[in-house]
Amino acid sequence: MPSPTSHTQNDGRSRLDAATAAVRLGVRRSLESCSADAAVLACVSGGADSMALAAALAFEAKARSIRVHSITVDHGLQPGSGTVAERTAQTLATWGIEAHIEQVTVTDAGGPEAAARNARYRAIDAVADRTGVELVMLGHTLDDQAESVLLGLARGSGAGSLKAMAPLNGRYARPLLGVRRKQTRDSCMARGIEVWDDPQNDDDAFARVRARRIVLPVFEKELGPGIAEALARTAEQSREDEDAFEQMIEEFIEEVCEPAEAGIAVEVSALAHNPAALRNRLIRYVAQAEFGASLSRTHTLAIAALVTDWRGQGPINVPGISVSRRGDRIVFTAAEKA
Ligand SMILES: Nc1ncnc2c1ncn2[C@@H]1O[C@H](COP(=O)(O)OP(=O)(O)OP(=O)(O)O)[C@@H](O)[C@H]1O
Repeated sequence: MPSPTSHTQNDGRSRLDAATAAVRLGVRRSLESCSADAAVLACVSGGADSMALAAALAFEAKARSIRVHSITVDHGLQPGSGTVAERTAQTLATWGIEAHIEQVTVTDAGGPEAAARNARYRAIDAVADRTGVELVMLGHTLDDQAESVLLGLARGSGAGSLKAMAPLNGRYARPLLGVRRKQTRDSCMARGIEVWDDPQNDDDAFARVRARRIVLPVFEKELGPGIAEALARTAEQSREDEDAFEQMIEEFIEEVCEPAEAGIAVEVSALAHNPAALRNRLIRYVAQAEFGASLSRTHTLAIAALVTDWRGQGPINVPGISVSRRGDRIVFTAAEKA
């Protein structure tokens, strides 16, 4: 972690390095939505991305009288994690940040990565509530975004997953989505900020690490430079498209859905007269919103066929839901428990 002088924040007199300027610009834009005298929470693991974020935030917040809190979550999964959290918090405190350390117990099912993430976000939400912050800032970079798009493509789960991470989602902000990971590291180097390198970031057991370390460099080599930026642009465009679809569906759903016995009914004609992109999203929306079910493409298409390829077929049973055609309605009901 930094020596006492290593974290010196730029005082406007020395020349600002380009990487720090890029990080600060991202943070400054993010703060534009904040009211005067707001409080903001930075999520800081101690890695280069979130340390660069926190340093920039501490600097930018001063000019706006914004109070800065930080949270460092100690998952207790690696030896020495408590020391890393302590040292991170100490550094942040020297920048005028009110640093919080939260210890969590990772017990959830669903894979160790997801379990740690769930525990982390619960702790972050609790501190955000307690401190009454307007924004919660995360240090995801353009490279994280590019990897998310690549993994979304590989999963084949459609445009909905290509939109990847939102720059702003409720109170969660990601000011560094336009900043390269190399820039956060360069910024820390230039300012003498010591960072913690999470060994998991180099562990090829994780698909994301393989995407970063193996797949993207091959793309760059074989297809030319600028792949990460191109993938991040894909996320931006997909997000625009998805936002438009979401708005259409919200307007449309009111008109074409009505409560049915133990479920919900959708007009066949409404589904039939719309393009597949909207029809399939409507079907997925009803399943998700009404029954909490996440439909696969195969299941979505089987339900759509009740409209597009009607041959008198029986109910389509997908996990948690039974869907059948009844006259001019498609009726979704909760599946009977075995
Ligand atoms: N233990 C933690 N405590 C607080 N915030 C965290 C923690 N781990 C991750 N975050 C937040 O989530 C963001 C994304 O985390 P992730 O582990 O995907 O990226 P990373 O490349 O390791 O980030 P960093 O370089 O900041 O560690 C981080 O930049 C940080 O804002």
